[in-house]
Amino acid sequence: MLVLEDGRRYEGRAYGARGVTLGEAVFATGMTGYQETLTDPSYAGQIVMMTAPHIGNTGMNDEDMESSKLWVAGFVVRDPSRVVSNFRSQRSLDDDLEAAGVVGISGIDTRAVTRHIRSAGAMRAGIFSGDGAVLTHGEQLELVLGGAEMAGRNLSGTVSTTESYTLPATGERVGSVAVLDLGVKTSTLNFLAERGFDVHVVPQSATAEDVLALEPDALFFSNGPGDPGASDRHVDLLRTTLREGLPYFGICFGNQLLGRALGFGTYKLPFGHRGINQPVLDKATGRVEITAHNHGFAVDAPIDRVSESSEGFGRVEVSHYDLNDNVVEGLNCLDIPAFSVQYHPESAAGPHDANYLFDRFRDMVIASKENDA
Ligand SMILES: NC(=O)CC[C@H](N)C(=O)O
Repeated sequence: MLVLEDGRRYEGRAYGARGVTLGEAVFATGMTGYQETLTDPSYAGQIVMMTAPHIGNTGMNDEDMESSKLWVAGFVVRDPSRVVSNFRSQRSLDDDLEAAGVVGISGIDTRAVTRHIRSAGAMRAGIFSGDGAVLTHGEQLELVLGGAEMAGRNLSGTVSTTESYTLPATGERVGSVAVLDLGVKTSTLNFLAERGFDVHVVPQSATAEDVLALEPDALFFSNGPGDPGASDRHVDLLRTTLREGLPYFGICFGNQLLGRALGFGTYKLPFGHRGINQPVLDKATGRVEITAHNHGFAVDAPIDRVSESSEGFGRVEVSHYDLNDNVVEGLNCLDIPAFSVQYHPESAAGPHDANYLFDRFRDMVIASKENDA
């Protein structure tokens, strides 16, 4: 049984691990990329529902892992593929879900539930199978209502590395970047290394002193789960390094935290953006990019004019916004070397339209090193 906090219930078949799981029910519209979705740490605490009806067709493989494990709190699908067929496939999705202990449910009309969530908003939910299926309707709903709300939730500590590590540059060396791991994806680290950075990944518990002690040429904040409004410590860290003049690039959670560091607020979207076909306008070029998204929160900044940072970081403009709903999708500082995007240029899964942002980051770091010299 899939139970939503507003009391709606949908009966399906047990899928993956058996038991009870609770989380925020969200929908993802990508027709491909379920493996990248399941292994994206940003989905911690969320029950992900796929609108594409057939899931699991191409199995699972080691190369497409975006982290070392499956992070979703639960998985809702319509029709799991009974046959796995792909030359890269090593395991079936069903086996991986079970091995990872991810409780799922199949046989759900995920598009109908999505339409409900689209009008009623993302909400807490639970999946009940195995021992959970024998609970009464009232007991199930009580468990769902006892679950944590995503608003106000800090999950960085659950997903971050606890030890620092370094990945050497694989492209022509430009310098080094400190990456605050708030739930970073493997593709992002690979892109940074390819653009010529030695990548020092540090735990989310790192202080500004820890970061500066590495003497990096730049700082990067990754994507990650939870409410950016509940990450004051990371905002303070970023303000300190920005004041030191350290160049900055952030993706998704890293965009929200740059927004907060500059003095903007963040807010919860009604149902978020999750999928691989979101049209985003790059205001500087007038080009529309088709981009991968996974966010439930957004930065509250005006998209049509330059703002002044209330925290003393000078002028800042919204560089990108979503053409479906005008939500802020990128920030660009005009007086300090810092920018960020709300969407996913690492494009895993998703179109590669926005890969140029890693080049922009490399160019910004080169320019700021030349300025210092
Ligand atoms: N992918 C992300 O970094 C998500 C950021 C944040 N947790 C949100 O839902 O908006």
